Amino acid sequence: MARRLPGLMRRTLGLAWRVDRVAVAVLLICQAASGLLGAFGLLATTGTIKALIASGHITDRLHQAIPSIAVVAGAAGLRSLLGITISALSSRISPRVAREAEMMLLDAATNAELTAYDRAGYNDRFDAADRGAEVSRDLIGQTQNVIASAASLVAAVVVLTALHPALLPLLVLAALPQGIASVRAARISYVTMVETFHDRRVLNLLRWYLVNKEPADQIRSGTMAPFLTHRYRTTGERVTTATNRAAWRSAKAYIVGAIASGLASALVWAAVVVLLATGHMSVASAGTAVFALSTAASGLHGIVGYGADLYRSGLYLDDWSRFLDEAGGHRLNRGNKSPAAPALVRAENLTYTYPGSDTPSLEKISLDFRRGEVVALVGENGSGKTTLSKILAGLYIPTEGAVTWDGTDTRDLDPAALWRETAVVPQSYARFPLSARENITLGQPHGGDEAVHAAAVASGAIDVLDDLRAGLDTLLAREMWGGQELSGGQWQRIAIARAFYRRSGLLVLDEPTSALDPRAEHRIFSGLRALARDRAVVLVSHRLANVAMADRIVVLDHGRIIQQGTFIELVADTAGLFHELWQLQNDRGIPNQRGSRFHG
Ligand SMILES: Nc1ncnc2c1ncn2[C@@H]1O[C@H](COP(=O)(O)OP(=O)(O)OP(=O)(O)O)[C@@H](O)[C@H]1O
Repeated sequence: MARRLPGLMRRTLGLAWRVDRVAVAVLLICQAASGLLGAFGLLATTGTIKALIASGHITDRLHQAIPSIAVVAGAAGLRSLLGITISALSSRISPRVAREAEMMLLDAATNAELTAYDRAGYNDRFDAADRGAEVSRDLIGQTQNVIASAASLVAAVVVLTALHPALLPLLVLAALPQGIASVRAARISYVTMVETFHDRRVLNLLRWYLVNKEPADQIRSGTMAPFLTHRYRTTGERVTTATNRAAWRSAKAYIVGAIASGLASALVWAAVVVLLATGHMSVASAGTAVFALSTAASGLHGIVGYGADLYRSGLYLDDWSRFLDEAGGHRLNRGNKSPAAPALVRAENLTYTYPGSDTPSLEKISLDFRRGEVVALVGENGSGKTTLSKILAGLYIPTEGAVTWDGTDTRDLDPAALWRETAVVPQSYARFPLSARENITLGQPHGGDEAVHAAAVASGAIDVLDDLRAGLDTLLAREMWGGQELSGGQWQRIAIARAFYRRSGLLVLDEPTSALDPRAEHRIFSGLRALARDRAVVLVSHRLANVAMADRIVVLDHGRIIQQGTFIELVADTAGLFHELWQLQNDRGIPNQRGSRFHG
């Protein structure tokens, strides 16, 4: 702890310095002044006692003591004022430090490569870091308490050394056992917190499923509540057991420390008595020693106690700073070239393996996607369609091979510039609790409401907007938040509108019409050809009738291309997977007019 505290305090003050230099400077000056005043006060105590116990009339003795009493009282008064200033400054800085730590965390998280989420334990480490950002609020108070205790201690030590040097080592001895106990307890509590992170995360998830509206119908119709609450209870009990065990172990450490410290303190007081009895110390000095010893003891206990708190917060802060490093390790660190809308997006011998996976999800893919063309990716579940579309959109970087935009490797492109040229409708799209306008513009408006309107017409979202209470200003969130709720298909129309609204050179649609009614779906596919005029379009769909309009259809199987061609060519290839899937999709036993069933 002794080794780590200075570094921790430096880091805390460094964080505080980023948010409010003036307040930190004033805080440190006030602390130093408070320490100095403490030493003056203690030294003046000797003068006071000496004057009071001298021989002579009480009025004369009081008269003689007045200057030193004035110094003691003045120092005490000034220290209180400084104390108030210090605590006001700490309360001013603390929340801002926490906010800064949180902002740094959010910045690191949002600027990390998407693939970071696929790494084992990344989310748990984010949770730990989040806790670190949260406790950073306490760091200023704890640092300030340690500095204040250290200032008192230094003042008392200076005085005690002047009185008798033997008192000092004894004092350190008295504080040591309690210090060790406090650090041990801090460690136990931290380790328990880390060990229970996973269970705590599970508890949060379970609570979300139990109380949120989204899964509420499935929980009820599936009579799942007893199962989930049982799981919640058993997980919660595991956390409680671990926490109780930690509390008991900490208490044991504290008891041992307190007994040892008590015995050592008795030794210190015995030493004062011996020094006094053997004439090695005057009565006035012994009186001052009593004050100085109690000041030093409380200073030492403060350093140890607050130091242990700071140490524990420091362990959490380590998680925070490790996460910043880790996310920093995944930081979007690509080239700085800004691409124009691409005329050609090319996959060259592309292989992609997810982190922690043994087998590649895509293997040796070589394909061209041209402006003005609609290319459809089809294949069975898990064949790699979504992964490929994400790589084309620069969301993942190939493990081997490359994706180039007009000849430039996506590794060399500035990711933000690349994404400005990209529009994606993913399989599961975000339902932002923002206004309808912001949900379509994603907070990056251009072209006024006419452009929003045009995208809404093309995507069919216009019907949704027409029914909103406050038009584009309507908050798309729960009724309870004063918003208006949309159906699944209505949300999907908004998600498509936001992709159409972007002036992008590459449009990726991953199952874009899964929730749409036939009319809305028809509108999207009949409008796609016009949209493809000035962009490359990548379309992923299981509904093979939808991909009939594509210029080229690429069939994937286990991460490899097994067929390519137009709809007519692929349907005609009776030995191919596409033909088989097409047959299966049309084989639904739909009754004909005579009541018998036909196939295909
Ligand atoms: N985050 C991930 N981490 C590890 N493996 C993944 C991850 N996401 C997908 N995979 C694996 O990669 C393979 C391809 O998945 P992908 O989602 O690209 O398939 P898909 O063809 O889009 O499937 P679907 O038709 O079901 O949407 C699958 O075997 C899947 O298990």
